[in-house]
Amino acid sequence: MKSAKSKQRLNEMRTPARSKQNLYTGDRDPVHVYCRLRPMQKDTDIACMKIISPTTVLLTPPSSSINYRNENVKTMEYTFKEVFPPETSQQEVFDKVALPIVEGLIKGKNGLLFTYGVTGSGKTFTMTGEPQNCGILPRALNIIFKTINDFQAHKYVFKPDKMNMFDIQTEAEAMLERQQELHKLKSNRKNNSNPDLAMSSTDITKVEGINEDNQYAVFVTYVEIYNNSVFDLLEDGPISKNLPVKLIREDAAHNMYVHGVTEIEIKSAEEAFEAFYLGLKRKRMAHTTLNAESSRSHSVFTIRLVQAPVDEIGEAVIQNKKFLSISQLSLVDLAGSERTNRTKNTGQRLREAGNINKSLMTLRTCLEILRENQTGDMKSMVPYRESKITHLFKNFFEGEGQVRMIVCANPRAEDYDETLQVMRFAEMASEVEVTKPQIHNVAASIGLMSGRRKANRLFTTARDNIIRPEAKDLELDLGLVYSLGPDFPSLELNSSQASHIIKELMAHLEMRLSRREALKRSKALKDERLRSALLEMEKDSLEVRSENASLRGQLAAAERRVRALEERLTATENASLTHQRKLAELTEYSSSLKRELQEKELLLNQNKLEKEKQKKILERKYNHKIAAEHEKAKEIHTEKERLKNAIEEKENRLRIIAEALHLDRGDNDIVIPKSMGDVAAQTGRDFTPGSTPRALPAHLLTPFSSVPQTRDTPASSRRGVAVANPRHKRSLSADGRGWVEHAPNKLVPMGTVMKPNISHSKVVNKLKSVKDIANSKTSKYCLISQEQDTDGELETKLYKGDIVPTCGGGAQVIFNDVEMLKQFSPNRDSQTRISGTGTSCARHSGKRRDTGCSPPQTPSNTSKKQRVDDD
Ligand SMILES: Nc1ncnc2c1ncn2[C@@H]1O[C@H](COP(=O)(O)OP(=O)(O)OP(=O)(O)O)[C@@H](O)[C@H]1O
Repeated sequence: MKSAKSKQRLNEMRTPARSKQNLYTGDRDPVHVYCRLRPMQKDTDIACMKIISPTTVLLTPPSSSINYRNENVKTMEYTFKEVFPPETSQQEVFDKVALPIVEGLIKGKNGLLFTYGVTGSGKTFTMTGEPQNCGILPRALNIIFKTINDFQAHKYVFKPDKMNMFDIQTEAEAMLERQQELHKLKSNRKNNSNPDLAMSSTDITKVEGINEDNQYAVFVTYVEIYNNSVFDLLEDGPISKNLPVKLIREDAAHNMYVHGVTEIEIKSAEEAFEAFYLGLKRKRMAHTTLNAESSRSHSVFTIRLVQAPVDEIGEAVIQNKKFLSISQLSLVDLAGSERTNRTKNTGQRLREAGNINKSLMTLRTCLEILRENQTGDMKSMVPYRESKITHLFKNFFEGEGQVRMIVCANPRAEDYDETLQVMRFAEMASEVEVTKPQIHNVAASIGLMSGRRKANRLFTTARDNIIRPEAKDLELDLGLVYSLGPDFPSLELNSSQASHIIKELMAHLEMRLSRREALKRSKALKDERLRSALLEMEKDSLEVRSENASLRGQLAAAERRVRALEERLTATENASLTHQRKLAELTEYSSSLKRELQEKELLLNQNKLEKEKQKKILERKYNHKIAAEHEKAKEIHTEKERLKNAIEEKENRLRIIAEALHLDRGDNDIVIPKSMGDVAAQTGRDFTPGSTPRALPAHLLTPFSSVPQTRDTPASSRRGVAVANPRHKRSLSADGRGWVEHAPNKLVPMGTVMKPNISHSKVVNKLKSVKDIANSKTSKYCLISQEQDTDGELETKLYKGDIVPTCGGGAQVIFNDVEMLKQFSPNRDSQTRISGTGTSCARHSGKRRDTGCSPPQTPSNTSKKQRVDDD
């Protein structure tokens, strides 16, 4: 209901402005509204505002504006308390607008100052300013501390009671808290100040009229109102997505306040800047966390000045809460007012804009109703509670206080529509009245004389001077006792002694007169001396004061330097920490790489050792084999020699027999064979030395030997060559145990001695799993393959190698020998044709290459075996 009513109010044309001449009653003050124009950003920008007098601006609608098209609004004049042109300095704005409310604050009056305007119109610039060109807030803090500096209470004498009031502590209690804080600070020191905003102390003036018989303390709070929720910007602790929302409550005196807000006691302008920058930092961090924009929130920086009278001797604050005076100055930087359809906001931004406009509208509605209530007889309820900002400042409008508003405006034509709304609001606000704050002199009401503190200070100084050792040499003038003499004689006149008494009285009076004169002279002299002493003291005091001021300046500069150095130190420490972290990471990375390298080197060395071991084993093996081969060759040679001798002997015998036969028959045509080979060839029989030549069984004949032969051909004279005589076994292809004989294809039976011959082997056709070769029983591997050579002959190859287990649980085979078995058709080549069947054997191994024949070898030389060992 209320919001509908508010909207209706806004849509209505505003109520006619009252005549300002007889508007304000004596106990009320209007809201002072100032207008500040910011400079144009670009030279090409067109202005829609013009200052026509120090208090009036002229607003001309540009043809592009909505108001121009829709309402046909004409050029309008708007009047303010004062209009500040773009070139106005920050100091000027402060002096005119803020200084009076700062003075009011020091005298115990509440003040509210807010900046209002379109986004980018200079609200923050006016309120906070920039480094080296600070705005109202830093200037106000500087001037407050400059003024109260000599009259500040010790820290923690005044203590917030969390219910918007303050407790008073004794000096001893306050000192205890200070010591505890000092202890805490030492271990947890933070620095949030921005020295750029600190002004030179010589630029700051004091506020006149401070009550010197009071002690003062300054407390600040900094809150932000975002999306109609209040957040504490000075709260300790980390920033998270769920920032605690603060509630607005009413205290015992019906003042509104933010419940549970962090209120910091500040002792200098620098400390106040630190608090302010801490708040700004948190605000920025919170906005980053919440993905919000800083200009979309209202920020409220509140300075509360607590003052209480000192006791009759001017020494300490009177311990009575009733005598406390609390004044408050709230500096509010409102969020920028804007129309959502111009900014094309969506989502969160639209919600923010909605909330901003709602709170600004509520402010406007409240002021309108307030104005109507103040003029008319009807009293409507003011909807302060509809927005946090109006709820918080309800007391300013309902209670006492000074309210100032600076309307910031960007004169460019593009902002016309929004600026028009701002101007209307400002004009309406300036017609609202606020009750003037009253100042109560508490001390006077309880009968305390003014100047107590000064007197106490003088007394303390004098006392200190007397106590000082130098005071021993001071000449104290104890001269005349300031008395006019003894008491009067008895004035009782009786007849007998009347004349005597009168005489005595006269003498007494004369004595008193002369004494009076002497005293007068002495007093005049002393007055003179005192005056000159006072003059001297004044001179000394002036010198001391100027020296003190220059020392203070030096101290402030030194403090600033220390702070800047501390900041640099913190930055350097942070950088060093980052570098240390990076170094640690790199060291760790490097050591992990080294570890990896060492592991690989170890593995490599192991492999190398393993290989060398294998190599040595193989070398030993081959050396043995070679030695055996040599031995065999020697044996063969001896056997050959023996056979040769035997043949020769037999030939001789045969020749003798032949000769004998020839002699017996007289046959001259008989041919005597030259050798036993020829004899064998003629008889077609095979024989072994020392044995009678005999025919091979039919199953041992090769396909070649089964070629039909006739007795007419020389070949036919042989009755098939015994190519696979079990007695003519070739040497083993391999011996020893642990062989895996892998024949992937079914072997073609050769029917000759040239078939692969491996004893004690496990024959597999297919390697199904690694266990076939990687097990404790097998250590040698032989792959057998058969294929046709280019001449169509069958060729059998045996690839031999050692099985070496791998660390992964598998096995690898290192091939180190190849044996090739090959046989030739006896018909193919006359060179290679050797009675019946020709076979050959070749072996390639990884070590040596040597050529030679190896047994078995028949006397008829029916087979030929060739062994080739390769390196
Ligand atoms: N009077 C001025 N003189 C010089 N520069 C100004 C003045 N007013 C504003 N500016 C500049 O205009 C820019 C915008 O100003 P500012 O941030 O104060 O706007 P704002 O109204 O606070 O905006 P928002 O609502 O977005 O917070 C700033 O860079 C500021 O320096």
